[in-house]
Amino acid sequence: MWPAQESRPAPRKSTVSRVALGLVRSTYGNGHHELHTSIPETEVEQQIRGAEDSQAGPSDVDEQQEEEEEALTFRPDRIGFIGAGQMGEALICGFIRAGICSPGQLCASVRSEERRQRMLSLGLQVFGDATLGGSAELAAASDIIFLGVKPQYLDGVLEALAPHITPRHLVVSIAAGVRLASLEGRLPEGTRVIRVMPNTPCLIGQAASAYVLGNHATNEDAAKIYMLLSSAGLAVSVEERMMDAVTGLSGSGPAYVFLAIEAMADGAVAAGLPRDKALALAAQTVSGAARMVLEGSGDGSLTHPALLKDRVTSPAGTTIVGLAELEASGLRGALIRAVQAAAKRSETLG
Ligand SMILES: NC(=O)C1=CN([C@@H]2O[C@H](COP(=O)(O)OP(=O)(O)OC[C@H]3O[C@@H](n4cnc5c(N)ncnc54)[C@H](OP(=O)(O)O)[C@@H]3O)[C@@H](O)[C@H]2O)C=CC1
Ligand SMILES: O=C(O)[C@@H]1CCC=N1
Repeated sequence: MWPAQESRPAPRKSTVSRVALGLVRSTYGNGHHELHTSIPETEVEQQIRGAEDSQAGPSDVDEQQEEEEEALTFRPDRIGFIGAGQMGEALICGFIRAGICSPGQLCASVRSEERRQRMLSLGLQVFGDATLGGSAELAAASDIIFLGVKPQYLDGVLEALAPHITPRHLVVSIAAGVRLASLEGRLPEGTRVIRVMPNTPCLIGQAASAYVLGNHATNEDAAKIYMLLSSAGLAVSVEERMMDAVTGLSGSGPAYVFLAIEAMADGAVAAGLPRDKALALAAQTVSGAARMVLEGSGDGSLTHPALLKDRVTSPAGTTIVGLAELEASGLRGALIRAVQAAAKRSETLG
C-alpha cells in the first residue's frame, strides 16, 4: 500500500450536508461518486464527513421530516457564473448532474448569443455581458459568484462587479494564476473570496479540483466549496503557493491525457486496428489504469503506479519492449517538463 491510507467517501445527499451548505433540498442527481485519496482532510472536511457518516441509514420518514424542517429554516444558496464557457459550463453541468443544486438555483452572465442559448437550454436564468450591466443583475440574483472568464478579462469584470458585492456574497475565482491578494484587492474590503482550480472532467462528475480560502472566507464557506466541488469529483484544499503546480498538473492535465489517448490510438491504427475501436480501447485503457491507482487496492487507498506497471510487464514480453521505447523517447521527462512549464506559465498570468 502507498502511502498511509484513508478513504473519503464523497458526500451523499444528506440533510447535514445540505444544512451545512444551505444549498439544496432537491431530489436531483445521483450522489453516487466514490473518491479515494490519501490527502489529509481539513478540519472542515472531516466535520462534514463525520456528520454525514453519523447520519447513515435514517428511515425515509426521518429524512422526509428533516428535509421539511430544513426547508422552513434554510434558503438555498443561489449560484451565479460570470462567464460560462468551457470550464463554467463544466462546473454548471457537474453540479446539476451531482444533484448538489438545481438549474433554478443557477444563473449566468454571458456575452455571446451562442452561450446565452446554451445556458437557457440548461434551465439557467441568463444575464448579459458582465461589464455592461450583467454583473449587477447577476449579483442581485446570487449568493455565490463564480468568476469564469479568462484571466485577461478579469480586470473589467471585477471593476463592474465590485460595486454590487455585499456581505452576503461569496466570490469564487477559477482563473488560472490570479492570486487571492489580487482578487481581494479589487473587491470591497472584507469580501469572502475562494480561489479554485477545477478541471473539465467536472462535466461528467470526474473533476480533480483544488481550492484555497481567502483572508475573509469562513469555515462555512469552506464547507460550501468543498461540498460543491466534491459533488463533482475529487476536491482538495491546498496552500496558495501550490496553486500554480495544481494548475500545471490537474488544471491543464486533461489535455495531456487527451493527447496521449490520441497518440496511443494512432499507434494502434498504424498496427492495423480500425480508428473507432482503437480510440475506444485507448480511452478505456487510460480510464481503467487511472482507476487502478485510485481504487485498485480495494480498501480506498492509492496504489503506486510503478507497482501496477510491473504487474503488466512479462519477462521478454510485449510491454517491456513498449516501455523501453517510451523511456528512449523521454516520456517521463516530457511529462515532468510539461507540468513544470504549465505551472510556470500560471505564475505569470496573475
Ligand atoms: N478550460 C479549462 O480547462 C480550465 C479553465 N480554467 C479557468 O477558467 C476560466 C475560463 O476558461 P474557459 O472556460 O476555458 O474559457 P472560455 O473562453 O471557454 O469561457 C470564458 C467565457 O467567459 C465569457 N466572457 C468573457 N467576458 C465576459 C463578460 N464581460 N461577461 C460575460 N461573459 C464573459 C466568454 O464569452 P464569449 O463566449 O463571448 O467569448 C466565454 O464564454 C479561465 O480563467 C481559466 O483560467 C480553470 C481550470 C480549467
Ligand atoms: O489553459 C489554461 O490556461 C486553462 C487553465 C487550466 C486549464 N486551462
